[in-house]
Amino acid sequence: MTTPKPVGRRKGKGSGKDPSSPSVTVEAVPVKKNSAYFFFLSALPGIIIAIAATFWSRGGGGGGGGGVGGSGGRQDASVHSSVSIDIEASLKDPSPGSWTYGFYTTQTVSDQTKPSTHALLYPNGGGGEPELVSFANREEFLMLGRLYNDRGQIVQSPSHFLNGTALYKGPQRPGTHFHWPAVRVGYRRPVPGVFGGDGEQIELETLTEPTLDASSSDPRVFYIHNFLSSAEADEFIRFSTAPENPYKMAPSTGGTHKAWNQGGSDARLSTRTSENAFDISTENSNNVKQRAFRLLRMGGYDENLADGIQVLRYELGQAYVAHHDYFPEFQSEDHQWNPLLGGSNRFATIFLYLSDVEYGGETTFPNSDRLTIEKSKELVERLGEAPPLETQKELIKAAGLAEGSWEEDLTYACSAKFAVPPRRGDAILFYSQRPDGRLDVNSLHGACPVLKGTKWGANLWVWNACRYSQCRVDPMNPAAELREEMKAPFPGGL
Ligand SMILES: O=C(O)CCC(=O)C(=O)O
Ligand SMILES: [Fe+2]
Repeated sequence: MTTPKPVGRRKGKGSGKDPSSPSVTVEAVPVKKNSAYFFFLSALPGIIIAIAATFWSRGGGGGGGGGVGGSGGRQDASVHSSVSIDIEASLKDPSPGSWTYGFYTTQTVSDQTKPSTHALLYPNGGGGEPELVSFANREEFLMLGRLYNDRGQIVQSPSHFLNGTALYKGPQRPGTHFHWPAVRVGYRRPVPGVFGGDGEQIELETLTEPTLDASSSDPRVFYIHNFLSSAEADEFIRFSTAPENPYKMAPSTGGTHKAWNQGGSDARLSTRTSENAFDISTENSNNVKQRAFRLLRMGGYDENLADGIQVLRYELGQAYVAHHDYFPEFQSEDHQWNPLLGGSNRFATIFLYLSDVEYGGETTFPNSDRLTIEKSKELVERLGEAPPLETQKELIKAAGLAEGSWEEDLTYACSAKFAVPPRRGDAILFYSQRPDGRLDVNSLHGACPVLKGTKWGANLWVWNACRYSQCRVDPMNPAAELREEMKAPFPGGL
Protein backbone atom coordinates (compact mmCIF):
# COMPACT_ATOMS: atom_id res chain seq x y z
CA MET A 1 0.00 0.00 0.00
CA THR A 2 1.28 3.46 -0.82
CA THR A 3 2.03 5.77 2.09
CA PRO A 4 0.65 9.30 2.36
CA LYS A 5 3.98 10.99 1.99
CA PRO A 6 5.13 14.12 0.28
CA VAL A 7 6.48 12.91 -3.03
CA GLY A 8 7.52 16.15 -4.57
CA ARG A 9 7.76 19.87 -4.29
CA ARG A 10 6.81 22.64 -6.58
CA LYS A 11 9.52 25.19 -7.01
CA GLY A 12 8.75 28.89 -6.75
CA LYS A 13 5.91 30.76 -5.17
CA GLY A 14 2.68 28.90 -5.62
CA SER A 15 0.16 31.33 -4.23
CA GLY A 16 -0.24 33.16 -7.51
CA LYS A 17 -2.11 30.20 -8.93
CA ASP A 18 -5.79 29.72 -8.94
CA PRO A 19 -6.19 26.92 -6.39
CA SER A 20 -8.87 25.21 -8.37
CA SER A 21 -6.46 24.70 -11.24
CA PRO A 22 -5.95 20.98 -11.69
CA SER A 23 -2.76 21.25 -13.70
CA VAL A 24 0.47 20.89 -11.78
CA THR A 25 3.98 19.94 -12.66
CA VAL A 26 5.32 17.27 -10.40
CA GLU A 27 8.98 17.05 -9.63
CA ALA A 28 10.17 13.82 -8.02
CA VAL A 29 12.29 14.27 -4.90
CA PRO A 30 13.33 11.91 -2.08
CA VAL A 31 10.45 10.57 -0.03
CA LYS A 32 9.83 11.94 3.46
CA LYS A 33 8.21 9.89 6.23
CA ASN A 34 4.87 11.05 7.50
CA SER A 35 4.97 10.51 11.23
CA ALA A 36 1.21 10.78 11.72
CA TYR A 37 0.79 7.95 9.29
CA PHE A 38 3.28 5.72 11.08
CA PHE A 39 1.62 6.50 14.39
CA PHE A 40 -1.68 5.46 12.89
CA LEU A 41 -0.12 2.32 11.49
CA SER A 42 1.14 1.20 14.85
CA ALA A 43 -2.06 2.17 16.65
CA LEU A 44 -4.60 0.61 14.32
CA PRO A 45 -3.05 -2.22 12.36
CA GLY A 46 -6.30 -4.17 12.03
CA ILE A 47 -8.13 -1.32 10.36
CA ILE A 48 -5.28 -0.60 8.00
CA ILE A 49 -5.07 -4.22 6.93
CA ALA A 50 -8.82 -4.37 6.30
CA ILE A 51 -8.74 -1.18 4.28
CA ALA A 52 -5.66 -2.28 2.36
CA ALA A 53 -7.33 -5.55 1.42
CA THR A 54 -10.30 -3.68 0.00
CA PHE A 55 -8.03 -1.25 -1.79
CA TRP A 56 -6.06 -4.03 -3.46
CA SER A 57 -9.17 -5.96 -4.31
CA ARG A 58 -10.52 -3.04 -6.33
CA GLY A 59 -7.30 -2.71 -8.23
CA GLY A 60 -5.49 0.35 -6.97
CA GLY A 61 -7.79 3.06 -5.86
CA GLY A 62 -9.90 4.08 -8.84
CA GLY A 63 -13.39 3.64 -10.04
CA GLY A 64 -15.45 5.00 -7.22
CA GLY A 65 -16.17 8.51 -8.39
CA GLY A 66 -17.96 9.72 -11.44
CA GLY A 67 -20.71 12.29 -11.78
CA VAL A 68 -22.21 14.65 -9.30
CA GLY A 69 -23.82 12.76 -6.47
CA GLY A 70 -27.52 13.60 -6.52
CA SER A 71 -27.81 13.64 -2.77
CA GLY A 72 -24.42 14.79 -1.65
CA GLY A 73 -22.19 12.91 -4.08
CA ARG A 74 -21.15 10.00 -1.92
CA GLN A 75 -20.27 7.43 -4.56
CA ASP A 76 -16.61 7.78 -3.72
CA ALA A 77 -17.11 6.26 -0.32
CA SER A 78 -19.60 3.58 -1.28
CA VAL A 79 -16.88 1.40 -2.80
CA HIS A 80 -15.61 0.86 0.72
CA SER A 81 -18.76 -0.87 1.88
CA SER A 82 -16.90 -4.03 2.82
CA VAL A 83 -14.27 -2.39 5.06
CA SER A 84 -14.34 -2.79 8.78
CA ILE A 85 -14.94 0.90 9.60
CA ASP A 86 -17.88 2.83 8.31
CA ILE A 87 -16.26 5.51 6.17
CA GLU A 88 -19.59 6.54 4.70
CA ALA A 89 -21.08 7.31 8.10
CA SER A 90 -18.12 9.49 9.01
CA LEU A 91 -18.98 12.07 6.34
CA LYS A 92 -20.61 15.11 7.85
CA ASP A 93 -23.38 16.99 6.05
CA PRO A 94 -24.94 19.33 8.61
CA SER A 95 -28.40 20.71 8.07
CA PRO A 96 -29.10 24.37 7.28
CA GLY A 97 -29.15 26.46 10.42
CA SER A 98 -26.48 24.53 12.32
CA TRP A 99 -23.18 26.36 12.79
CA THR A 100 -21.36 23.68 10.82
CA TYR A 101 -23.59 24.12 7.76
CA GLY A 102 -21.32 24.72 4.75
CA PHE A 103 -18.34 23.86 6.93
CA TYR A 104 -17.51 20.58 5.13
CA THR A 105 -17.19 19.55 1.52
CA THR A 106 -19.95 17.11 0.58
CA GLN A 107 -19.89 17.00 -3.21
CA THR A 108 -17.94 14.79 -5.55
CA VAL A 109 -16.53 17.12 -8.20
CA SER A 110 -18.54 16.86 -11.38
CA ASP A 111 -15.88 15.67 -13.81
CA GLN A 112 -14.26 13.36 -11.29
CA THR A 113 -13.95 9.78 -12.46
CA LYS A 114 -11.52 8.63 -9.77
CA PRO A 115 -10.73 10.06 -6.35
CA SER A 116 -7.77 12.44 -6.54
CA THR A 117 -4.37 11.19 -5.56
CA HIS A 118 -2.42 14.40 -4.98
CA ALA A 119 -2.88 17.96 -3.75
CA LEU A 120 -0.81 21.04 -3.06
CA LEU A 121 -0.57 21.63 0.65
CA TYR A 122 -0.13 25.16 2.05
CA PRO A 123 0.17 26.27 5.65
CA ASN A 124 -2.86 27.69 7.45
CA GLY A 125 -3.62 31.04 5.77
CA GLY A 126 -1.71 30.15 2.61
CA GLY A 127 1.48 31.77 1.40
CA GLY A 128 4.93 30.27 1.14
CA GLU A 129 5.97 27.15 -0.68
CA PRO A 130 3.36 24.46 -1.11
CA GLU A 131 4.17 20.82 -0.53
CA LEU A 132 2.93 18.24 -2.97
CA VAL A 133 1.26 15.40 -1.09
CA SER A 134 -0.08 12.13 -2.44
CA PHE A 135 -2.53 9.60 -1.07
CA ALA A 136 -3.98 6.40 -2.44
CA ASN A 137 -7.40 6.54 -0.79
CA ARG A 138 -9.55 8.43 1.66
CA GLU A 139 -7.99 6.93 4.75
CA GLU A 140 -4.56 8.03 3.69
CA PHE A 141 -5.89 11.46 2.80
CA LEU A 142 -7.40 11.90 6.25
CA MET A 143 -4.07 10.95 7.82
CA LEU A 144 -2.74 14.30 6.61
CA GLY A 145 -4.79 16.03 9.30
CA ARG A 146 -7.57 18.56 8.98
CA LEU A 147 -7.32 20.28 5.60
CA TYR A 148 -9.41 23.14 4.21
CA ASN A 149 -10.14 24.28 0.68
CA ASP A 150 -10.06 27.92 -0.43
CA ARG A 151 -13.74 28.28 0.53
CA GLY A 152 -12.87 27.55 4.12
CA GLN A 153 -14.42 24.09 4.07
CA ILE A 154 -12.97 21.07 5.78
CA VAL A 155 -12.27 18.60 2.99
CA GLN A 156 -13.71 15.18 3.73
CA SER A 157 -12.70 13.15 0.73
CA PRO A 158 -10.21 13.09 -2.16
CA SER A 159 -13.26 12.85 -4.44
CA HIS A 160 -14.20 16.38 -3.40
CA PHE A 161 -11.39 18.13 -5.29
CA LEU A 162 -9.42 17.74 -8.48
CA ASN A 163 -5.85 16.53 -8.58
CA GLY A 164 -3.38 19.31 -7.82
CA THR A 165 -5.88 21.52 -5.98
CA ALA A 166 -4.47 23.83 -3.29
CA LEU A 167 -5.49 22.75 0.21
CA TYR A 168 -4.63 24.48 3.48
CA LYS A 169 -3.59 23.04 6.81
CA GLY A 170 -5.77 23.74 9.80
CA PRO A 171 -4.54 25.63 12.87
CA GLN A 172 -1.67 23.91 14.62
CA ARG A 173 -1.62 25.11 18.24
CA PRO A 174 -4.23 25.63 20.97
CA GLY A 175 -5.45 29.20 20.84
CA THR A 176 -4.89 29.55 17.08
CA HIS A 177 -7.60 29.37 14.45
CA PHE A 178 -8.29 28.90 10.77
CA HIS A 179 -7.11 31.84 8.65
CA TRP A 180 -8.60 32.55 5.26
CA PRO A 181 -5.97 32.02 2.57
CA ALA A 182 -5.26 35.05 0.41
CA VAL A 183 -4.75 33.00 -2.81
CA ARG A 184 -4.12 36.26 -4.72
CA VAL A 185 -5.28 39.87 -4.71
CA GLY A 186 -8.75 40.12 -6.23
CA TYR A 187 -9.57 36.45 -5.62
CA ARG A 188 -13.28 36.27 -4.76
CA ARG A 189 -15.05 33.21 -3.40
CA PRO A 190 -18.42 32.41 -1.84
CA VAL A 191 -18.37 31.34 1.80
CA PRO A 192 -20.60 28.24 1.71
CA GLY A 193 -23.37 28.22 4.27
CA VAL A 194 -22.91 31.86 5.32
CA PHE A 195 -25.50 34.42 4.25
CA GLY A 196 -25.84 38.13 4.86
CA GLY A 197 -28.71 40.03 6.43
CA ASP A 198 -30.61 39.99 3.12
CA GLY A 199 -30.16 36.23 2.78
CA GLU A 200 -27.59 36.75 0.03
CA GLN A 201 -24.52 34.57 -0.29
CA ILE A 202 -21.58 36.21 1.48
CA GLU A 203 -18.46 36.45 -0.65
CA LEU A 204 -14.93 37.09 0.50
CA GLU A 205 -12.45 38.89 -1.71
CA THR A 206 -8.72 39.09 -1.08
CA LEU A 207 -7.43 42.66 -0.84
CA THR A 208 -3.84 42.07 0.23
CA GLU A 209 -1.57 39.12 -0.26
CA PRO A 210 0.96 38.42 2.49
CA THR A 211 3.88 36.05 2.18
CA LEU A 212 5.50 33.95 4.87
CA ASP A 213 8.69 35.91 4.40
CA ALA A 214 9.52 37.57 7.73
CA SER A 215 10.28 40.81 5.94
CA SER A 216 6.82 40.90 4.39
CA SER A 217 4.94 43.94 5.51
CA ASP A 218 1.54 43.00 4.17
CA PRO A 219 -1.40 42.68 6.52
CA ARG A 220 -4.14 40.14 5.82
CA VAL A 221 -7.15 42.06 4.59
CA PHE A 222 -10.32 40.78 2.91
CA TYR A 223 -13.41 42.46 1.55
CA ILE A 224 -16.73 40.97 2.68
CA HIS A 225 -19.55 41.37 0.16
CA ASN A 226 -23.23 41.29 1.19
CA PHE A 227 -22.57 41.20 4.92
CA LEU A 228 -25.30 43.48 6.30
CA SER A 229 -28.79 44.34 5.17
CA SER A 230 -29.88 47.97 5.01
CA ALA A 231 -32.26 47.32 7.89
CA GLU A 232 -29.41 46.00 10.06
CA ALA A 233 -27.21 49.00 9.26
CA ASP A 234 -30.10 51.36 10.08
CA GLU A 235 -30.76 49.55 13.34
CA PHE A 236 -27.13 49.91 14.50
CA ILE A 237 -27.34 53.62 13.72
CA ARG A 238 -30.69 54.03 15.46
CA PHE A 239 -29.71 52.14 18.60
CA SER A 240 -26.45 54.08 18.95
CA THR A 241 -28.34 57.16 20.06
CA ALA A 242 -31.50 55.50 21.44
CA PRO A 243 -32.54 56.45 24.99
CA GLU A 244 -32.66 52.76 25.98
CA ASN A 245 -28.99 52.20 25.11
CA PRO A 246 -26.87 52.41 28.28
CA TYR A 247 -23.72 52.90 26.17
CA LYS A 248 -24.89 55.53 23.72
CA MET A 249 -22.90 57.85 21.54
CA ALA A 250 -20.09 59.65 23.38
CA PRO A 251 -16.68 60.93 22.35
CA SER A 252 -14.38 57.99 21.54
CA THR A 253 -11.70 57.01 24.03
CA GLY A 254 -8.89 54.52 23.66
CA GLY A 255 -5.91 52.70 25.07
CA THR A 256 -7.70 50.88 27.86
CA HIS A 257 -8.60 47.21 27.99
CA LYS A 258 -11.21 47.81 30.68
CA ALA A 259 -14.85 48.49 29.98
CA TRP A 260 -16.48 51.67 31.24
CA ASN A 261 -18.06 49.77 34.13
CA GLN A 262 -14.65 48.32 35.09
CA GLY A 263 -13.02 51.68 35.64
CA GLY A 264 -11.77 52.08 32.07
CA SER A 265 -10.41 55.51 31.33
CA ASP A 266 -12.72 58.03 29.70
CA ALA A 267 -9.79 60.09 28.45
CA ARG A 268 -10.38 61.40 24.94
CA LEU A 269 -7.69 60.66 22.44
CA SER A 270 -6.52 63.58 20.37
CA THR A 271 -5.72 60.99 17.71
CA ARG A 272 -9.22 59.49 17.62
CA THR A 273 -11.75 62.21 17.07
CA SER A 274 -14.92 60.23 16.31
CA GLU A 275 -17.77 59.41 18.66
CA ASN A 276 -18.89 55.89 19.48
CA ALA A 277 -21.56 53.81 21.16
CA PHE A 278 -21.75 50.11 22.06
CA ASP A 279 -24.37 47.60 21.03
CA ILE A 280 -23.74 44.71 23.38
CA SER A 281 -26.68 42.36 23.34
CA THR A 282 -29.52 43.46 21.09
CA GLU A 283 -30.95 40.89 18.70
CA ASN A 284 -29.34 42.82 15.85
CA SER A 285 -25.88 42.68 17.39
CA ASN A 286 -26.25 39.00 18.34
CA ASN A 287 -27.24 38.07 14.78
CA VAL A 288 -24.28 39.89 13.33
CA LYS A 289 -21.78 38.48 15.84
CA GLN A 290 -22.91 34.93 15.10
CA ARG A 291 -22.64 35.57 11.36
CA ALA A 292 -19.11 36.87 11.91
CA PHE A 293 -18.03 33.70 13.73
CA ARG A 294 -19.44 31.55 10.94
CA LEU A 295 -17.54 33.62 8.42
CA LEU A 296 -14.32 33.25 10.41
CA ARG A 297 -14.81 29.45 10.48
CA MET A 298 -13.73 29.39 14.09
CA GLY A 299 -16.27 26.77 15.13
CA GLY A 300 -19.41 27.55 17.12
CA TYR A 301 -20.15 30.90 18.68
CA ASP A 302 -18.73 31.93 21.99
CA GLU A 303 -19.80 35.18 23.59
CA ASN A 304 -16.60 35.14 25.66
CA LEU A 305 -14.58 35.70 22.50
CA ALA A 306 -16.51 38.70 21.15
CA ASP A 307 -16.40 42.30 22.27
CA GLY A 308 -19.65 44.22 22.07
CA ILE A 309 -20.14 45.87 18.70
CA GLN A 310 -18.76 49.41 18.77
CA VAL A 311 -20.69 51.79 16.52
CA LEU A 312 -18.71 54.80 15.27
CA ARG A 313 -19.74 58.15 13.87
CA TYR A 314 -17.20 60.38 12.14
CA GLU A 315 -18.26 63.90 11.22
CA LEU A 316 -16.41 66.13 8.79
CA GLY A 317 -12.65 66.05 9.41
CA GLN A 318 -12.81 63.30 12.08
CA ALA A 319 -10.38 60.39 11.91
CA TYR A 320 -8.38 57.77 13.84
CA VAL A 321 -4.61 57.69 13.54
CA ALA A 322 -2.91 54.41 12.48
CA HIS A 323 -2.98 51.89 15.34
CA HIS A 324 -3.26 48.20 16.16
CA ASP A 325 -6.46 46.64 17.43
CA TYR A 326 -4.56 44.19 19.63
CA PHE A 327 -3.38 45.18 23.09
CA PRO A 328 0.36 45.23 23.78
CA GLU A 329 1.81 42.02 25.15
CA PHE A 330 2.34 43.67 28.57
CA GLN A 331 -0.90 45.62 28.72
CA SER A 332 -1.61 44.44 32.28
CA GLU A 333 -0.44 41.76 34.68
CA ASP A 334 -3.79 40.20 35.40
CA HIS A 335 -4.13 38.60 31.96
CA GLN A 336 -1.85 36.71 29.56
CA TRP A 337 -2.02 38.89 26.46
CA ASN A 338 0.44 36.92 24.35
CA PRO A 339 -1.26 34.19 22.25
CA LEU A 340 2.12 32.49 21.78
CA LEU A 341 2.10 31.79 25.53
CA GLY A 342 -1.46 30.48 25.64
CA GLY A 343 -2.82 33.97 26.08
CA SER A 344 -5.60 35.85 24.37
CA ASN A 345 -5.87 39.10 22.52
CA ARG A 346 -7.86 40.51 19.67
CA PHE A 347 -7.51 38.06 16.80
CA ALA A 348 -9.57 39.48 13.95
CA THR A 349 -11.55 42.62 13.23
CA ILE A 350 -14.65 42.69 11.11
CA PHE A 351 -15.22 46.35 10.36
CA LEU A 352 -18.75 47.13 9.20
CA TYR A 353 -19.53 50.04 6.92
CA LEU A 354 -22.92 51.43 7.88
CA SER A 355 -22.85 54.31 5.40
CA ASP A 356 -21.22 55.46 2.20
CA VAL A 357 -19.00 58.55 2.44
CA GLU A 358 -18.72 61.09 -0.33
CA TYR A 359 -15.00 61.77 0.15
CA GLY A 360 -12.51 60.33 2.61
CA GLY A 361 -13.29 58.01 5.51
CA GLU A 362 -11.39 55.05 4.05
CA THR A 363 -9.80 52.42 6.27
CA THR A 364 -6.11 52.57 5.46
CA PHE A 365 -3.31 50.03 5.98
CA PRO A 366 -0.06 52.01 5.85
CA ASN A 367 2.09 48.87 5.69
CA SER A 368 0.47 47.81 2.45
CA ASP A 369 1.10 49.46 -0.90
CA ARG A 370 -1.62 51.16 -2.86
CA LEU A 371 -3.67 48.88 -5.07
CA THR A 372 -2.41 48.97 -8.62
CA ILE A 373 -3.92 47.91 -11.90
CA GLU A 374 -1.25 45.20 -12.08
CA LYS A 375 -2.53 43.68 -8.85
CA SER A 376 -6.21 43.88 -9.76
CA LYS A 377 -7.66 46.13 -12.44
CA GLU A 378 -11.16 45.20 -11.45
CA LEU A 379 -10.61 46.14 -7.79
CA VAL A 380 -8.99 49.46 -8.66
CA GLU A 381 -11.91 50.32 -10.91
CA ARG A 382 -14.50 49.27 -8.37
CA LEU A 383 -12.95 50.82 -5.27
CA GLY A 384 -12.06 54.02 -7.11
CA GLU A 385 -8.95 56.15 -6.82
CA ALA A 386 -8.19 59.07 -4.53
CA PRO A 387 -9.02 62.48 -6.05
CA PRO A 388 -6.13 64.50 -7.54
CA LEU A 389 -3.84 66.32 -5.09
CA GLU A 390 -5.33 69.76 -5.77
CA THR A 391 -8.83 68.49 -5.01
CA GLN A 392 -7.56 66.81 -1.85
CA LYS A 393 -6.03 70.09 -0.68
CA GLU A 394 -9.30 71.92 -1.22
CA LEU A 395 -11.26 69.22 0.58
CA ILE A 396 -8.84 69.24 3.53
CA LYS A 397 -9.26 73.01 3.84
CA ALA A 398 -13.03 72.83 3.54
CA ALA A 399 -13.09 70.15 6.25
CA GLY A 400 -11.35 72.62 8.58
CA LEU A 401 -8.18 70.55 9.03
CA ALA A 402 -5.15 72.62 9.97
CA GLU A 403 -2.07 72.67 7.80
CA GLY A 404 0.57 70.35 9.24
CA SER A 405 -1.98 68.52 11.42
CA TRP A 406 -1.84 64.72 11.74
CA GLU A 407 -5.17 64.59 9.97
CA GLU A 408 -3.69 66.33 6.94
CA ASP A 409 -0.70 63.95 6.93
CA LEU A 410 -3.04 61.00 7.26
CA THR A 411 -5.11 62.16 4.29
CA TYR A 412 -2.03 62.14 2.05
CA ALA A 413 -0.90 58.80 3.49
CA CYS A 414 -4.35 57.42 2.73
CA SER A 415 -4.02 58.16 -0.96
CA ALA A 416 -0.41 56.95 -1.12
CA LYS A 417 -1.05 53.62 0.63
CA PHE A 418 -3.65 50.88 0.57
CA ALA A 419 -7.08 52.15 1.64
CA VAL A 420 -10.62 50.74 1.48
CA PRO A 421 -13.46 53.18 0.84
CA PRO A 422 -16.65 52.66 2.87
CA ARG A 423 -19.57 51.00 1.08
CA ARG A 424 -22.74 50.69 3.13
CA GLY A 425 -23.61 47.07 3.92
CA ASP A 426 -20.18 45.67 3.10
CA ALA A 427 -17.37 45.01 5.56
CA ILE A 428 -13.70 44.16 5.76
CA LEU A 429 -11.95 41.43 7.68
CA PHE A 430 -8.38 41.76 8.84
CA TYR A 431 -6.29 39.69 11.22
CA SER A 432 -4.39 41.14 14.17
CA GLN A 433 -2.58 37.84 14.71
CA ARG A 434 -0.61 35.68 12.33
CA PRO A 435 -1.64 32.05 11.82
CA ASP A 436 0.90 30.89 14.43
CA GLY A 437 -0.52 33.28 17.04
CA ARG A 438 2.06 36.06 16.82
CA LEU A 439 0.63 39.56 17.15
CA ASP A 440 0.89 41.02 13.68
CA VAL A 441 2.52 44.46 13.63
CA ASN A 442 1.58 44.71 9.98
CA SER A 443 -2.11 44.90 10.88
CA LEU A 444 -1.51 48.63 11.47
CA HIS A 445 -4.49 50.59 10.17
CA GLY A 446 -6.29 53.91 10.59
CA ALA A 447 -9.47 55.75 9.67
CA CYS A 448 -8.83 58.46 7.09
CA PRO A 449 -10.39 61.86 7.76
CA VAL A 450 -13.90 62.31 6.42
CA LEU A 451 -13.64 65.01 3.76
CA LYS A 452 -17.28 65.26 2.79
CA GLY A 453 -20.33 63.81 4.50
CA THR A 454 -20.66 61.66 7.64
CA LYS A 455 -19.22 58.17 8.11
CA TRP A 456 -20.93 55.49 10.16
CA GLY A 457 -19.08 52.25 10.87
CA ALA A 458 -18.77 49.55 13.51
CA ASN A 459 -16.03 47.41 15.03
CA LEU A 460 -16.59 43.75 15.72
CA TRP A 461 -13.53 42.47 17.53
CA VAL A 462 -13.07 38.73 17.93
CA TRP A 463 -10.49 37.29 20.32
CA ASN A 464 -8.57 34.04 19.88
CA ALA A 465 -9.67 32.83 23.35
CA CYS A 466 -11.65 34.26 26.29
CA ARG A 467 -11.27 38.02 26.29
CA TYR A 468 -10.07 40.16 29.13
CA SER A 469 -12.11 39.61 32.32
CA GLN A 470 -14.19 36.83 30.70
CA CYS A 471 -11.96 33.81 31.46
CA ARG A 472 -13.66 31.51 33.91
CA VAL A 473 -10.73 29.38 35.02
CA ASP A 474 -7.37 31.06 34.55
CA PRO A 475 -6.81 34.43 32.86
CA MET A 476 -3.14 33.52 32.59
CA ASN A 477 -4.03 30.55 30.37
CA PRO A 478 -7.02 31.51 28.22
CA ALA A 479 -6.29 29.04 25.40
CA ALA A 480 -6.90 26.14 27.80
CA GLU A 481 -10.52 27.28 28.21
CA LEU A 482 -11.49 27.05 24.57
CA ARG A 483 -14.33 24.70 23.75
CA GLU A 484 -13.33 21.45 22.06
CA GLU A 485 -14.54 22.48 18.59
CA MET A 486 -12.35 25.58 18.77
CA LYS A 487 -9.30 23.97 20.26
CA ALA A 488 -6.59 23.23 17.72
CA PRO A 489 -4.84 21.11 16.66
CA PHE A 490 -7.66 18.84 15.53
CA PRO A 491 -6.99 15.12 15.57
CA GLY A 492 -7.44 13.18 12.33
CA GLY A 493 -8.76 14.82 9.23
CA LEU A 494 -12.18 16.00 10.32
O1 LIG B 1 -13.14 53.69 10.90
C1 LIG B 1 -12.39 52.87 10.38
O2 LIG B 1 -12.33 52.73 9.15
C2 LIG B 1 -11.49 52.02 11.25
C3 LIG B 1 -11.67 52.29 12.72
C4 LIG B 1 -10.74 51.53 13.58
O3 LIG B 1 -9.75 51.01 13.15
C5 LIG B 1 -11.02 51.37 15.02
O4 LIG B 1 -11.96 51.98 15.51
O5 LIG B 1 -10.29 50.60 15.68
FE1 LIG C 1 -8.80 49.71 14.59
